[in-house]
Amino acid sequence: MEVCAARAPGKIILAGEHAVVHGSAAVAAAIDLYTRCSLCLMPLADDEAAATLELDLKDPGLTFSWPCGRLREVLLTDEAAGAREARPCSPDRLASIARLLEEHEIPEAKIWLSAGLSAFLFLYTSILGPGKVTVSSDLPMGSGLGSSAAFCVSMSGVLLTAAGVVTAVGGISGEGMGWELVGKDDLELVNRWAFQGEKIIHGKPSGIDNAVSTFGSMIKFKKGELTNLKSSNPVKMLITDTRVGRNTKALVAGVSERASRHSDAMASVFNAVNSISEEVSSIVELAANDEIAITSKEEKLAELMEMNQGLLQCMGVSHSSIETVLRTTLKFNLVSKLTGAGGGGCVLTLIPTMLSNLVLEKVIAELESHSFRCFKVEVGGQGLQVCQGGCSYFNGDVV
Ligand SMILES: Nc1ncnc2c1ncn2[C@@H]1O[C@H](COP(=O)(O)OP(=O)(O)OP(=O)(O)O)[C@@H](O)[C@H]1O
Ligand SMILES: C[C@@](O)(CCO)CC(=O)[O-]
Ligand SMILES: [Mg+2]
Repeated sequence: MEVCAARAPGKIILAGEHAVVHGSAAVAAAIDLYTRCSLCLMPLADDEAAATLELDLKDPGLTFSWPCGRLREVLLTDEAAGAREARPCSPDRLASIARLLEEHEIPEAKIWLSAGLSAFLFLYTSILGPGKVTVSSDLPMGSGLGSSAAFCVSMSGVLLTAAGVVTAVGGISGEGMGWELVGKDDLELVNRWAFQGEKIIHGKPSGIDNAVSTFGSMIKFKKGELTNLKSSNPVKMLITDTRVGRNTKALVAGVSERASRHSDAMASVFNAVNSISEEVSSIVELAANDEIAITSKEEKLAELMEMNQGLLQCMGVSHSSIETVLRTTLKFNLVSKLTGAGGGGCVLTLIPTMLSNLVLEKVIAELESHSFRCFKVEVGGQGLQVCQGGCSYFNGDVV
């Protein structure tokens, strides 16, 4: 039984969500909350009919199992060869996957999982044979922190590593957990597969979430082109999860419908967001060496975040819970904006370097008194990492 694992980070979007789907620039960064996938390959049984594909989802606490014979009947065509090239999921294949999922009784309260399960079945049967995958995540699902992208990136990463298509290139200094980085060409391939998975979950993704989860760091993203942003001063953000569930696919579709109803007005909105993202990316890269320069950089960022939030309201993706976070943080002179698709989910608050820990704790306490959940995150870290065979941290389960 062979074991390998992969982990991929979630993300924040500093500027440009939704508009990026319509061609504007956006700025995003990886955060140190991860989704981890581990894989055990089943030895090829004499009785092939007994082989199964298993999926153990730790966070919703559900396990799924499919007999490989049934999968082969419905899905495993000769498409199963050739993991070196990412292919889209054809409408016929998607319909077959939907029929397979109907055979499972997914609890009504967890029906939102079916998008992730469809992406899993597509990626798995396109890349590998019988096995068991275990998934666990630090990321709240469906809240704007790119849980769907981290799921698709870590899943594609572990499957391609197990298939021998992707190889690790060396450890990460300072982390003794067995996680290794992946070379640029391999990351490109993982990113292309993960994008196909995101298309199943999101409908019309721009590709920014899977790109930042795969490559990490802080990036500017426009029309599929990615630019790495080098920042000498770390940007500090507080994330507040309003715990209001929403679905990225529906929100993206809603913005597109508004854009077709009011094409001129929305083109101006997307254009304004593009300018904001361009300005945010140049401010992030400005070297600030003293207190005055850092403060002025943070003030500019805060103003741009405020402007971006106003435009997201124009797009119709804010929510009363988001407005509560904005009002609460404003009492402490802090600026916030929604991050990801909005409609609930998570809100970003810029934490100025000079803000005392005491005040920050007060802000968090007030936000949590509304039943929101806060995360203090490191911004701009590594993207996909893998662990090939005999990972030291692996103990029958992903930790
Ligand atoms: N750990 C996971 N296990 C299973 N499915 C997952 C997991 N993480 C994400 N998903 C799938 O992704 C869906 C959430 O994706 P969605 O794009 O709506 O939200 P998000 O990615 O968290 O936010 P955003 O796209 O705004 O950043 C879930 O409903 C589920 O189908
Ligand atoms: C809302 C959106 O812009 C970001 C979701 O994190 C969708 C996308 O870019 O795919
Ligand atoms: Mg998503």
